[in-house]
Amino acid sequence: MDDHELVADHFAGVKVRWVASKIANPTQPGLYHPAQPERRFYRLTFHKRHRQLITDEYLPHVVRVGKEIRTRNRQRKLFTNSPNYKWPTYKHTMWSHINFEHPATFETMGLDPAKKKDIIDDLVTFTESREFYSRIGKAWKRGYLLYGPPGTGKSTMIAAMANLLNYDVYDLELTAVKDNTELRKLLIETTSKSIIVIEDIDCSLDLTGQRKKNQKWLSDEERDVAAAAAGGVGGGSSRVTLSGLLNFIDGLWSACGGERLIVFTTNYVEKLDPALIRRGRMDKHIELSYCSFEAFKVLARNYLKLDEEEGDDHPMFATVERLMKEMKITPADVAENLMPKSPLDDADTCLSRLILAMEEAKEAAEMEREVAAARKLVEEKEKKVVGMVNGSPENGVAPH
Ligand SMILES: Nc1ncnc2c1ncn2[C@@H]1O[C@H](COP(=O)(O)OP(=O)(O)OP(=O)(O)O)[C@@H](O)[C@H]1O
Repeated sequence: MDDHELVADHFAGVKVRWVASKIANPTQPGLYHPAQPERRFYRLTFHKRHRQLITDEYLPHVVRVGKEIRTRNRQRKLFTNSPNYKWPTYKHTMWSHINFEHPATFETMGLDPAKKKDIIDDLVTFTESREFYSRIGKAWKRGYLLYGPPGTGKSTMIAAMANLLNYDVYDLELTAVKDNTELRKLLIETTSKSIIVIEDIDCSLDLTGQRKKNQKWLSDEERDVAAAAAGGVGGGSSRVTLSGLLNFIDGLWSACGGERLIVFTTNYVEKLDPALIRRGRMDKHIELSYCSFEAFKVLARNYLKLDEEEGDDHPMFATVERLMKEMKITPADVAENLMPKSPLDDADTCLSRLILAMEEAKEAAEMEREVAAARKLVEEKEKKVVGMVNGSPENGVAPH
């Protein structure tokens, strides 16, 4: 608002007026007192019979809407923990950041519509559940495990989540974290309305399968000691342990307040220690898989200039649908083939390129299957020959 500008507003049938004003600071600047800025304020006028309504309802409404607008307009950030940072002084934080400007949204994601709706509903419900979490005595946080082959959209989904909720993203590189104390400090520095991401958790920490191997009888702490003694986790100099990470997921940040999501991604969900991903820690497990025909249609609408009618029924779509039933292709490969490679590439060119790529991939997969089958046959024959030499031709098992 400009100085002395008048803006009218209406609330519950009542008209109010806001005027922007300012008063100059009376203090004279001196040698030791630099000039103070003028004081700016807004004057609100309304009929006195509406005083109750204005103080009880209108002003809280203005504050709430103002906060919403500020959140909507704020520049969001992508934080990373640099592997080479120095121990923080009062000025430094453990995170470095850049502006977060990833354009991914759920609308542009190639995903089955029902799955998409389910994830959006879950996220929105979480953000609206402050009172619920406080009533049941749980920290206001939710864990998501995104798993699936490379190029199926795990990172893209994290960006879409951040854009949907207007959250900052903390990309936590666990292998760069020295030990559990440092992990704790890093996490305490994260702010509310943020997503803490640990990508490729199976590669970040050697947390995988420790239970299944020869340490089943050890407690979490004992296993941590063993892992640390073996040179730390993740193959680097990190001493972050499973129990350190579990402690953090379970309750450490309940002291911080505010809403936070934690997201793990992995290409190999079966390798993860079940303790790490059990419900309550990773509340929602989302599988991102190969491209379905429904997901392809979303990508086609994004990448190709199709008119309204063609959008759902281009003549080449039927071939793509048939091929999708016969072979697997990731959304990343679909996207790459649909991407125009020259200004002259139209929808037909891009779709033809995709179909050709799918046919070639299908042939290569068939060939691989045939080679594998032939190899198996040879191995079985060799086994039989060995068995015959050893005197047991039927099953190839050597006699005692
Ligand atoms: N479901 C999808 N919808 C839209 N685009 C997608 C999708 N999946 C992949 N892509 C495209 O493919 C590229 C790679 O995807 P992304 O990095 O999200 O995959 P990822 O599953 O995280 O892979 P990785 O496991 O290798 O990290 C993205 O830049 C995006 O353009």
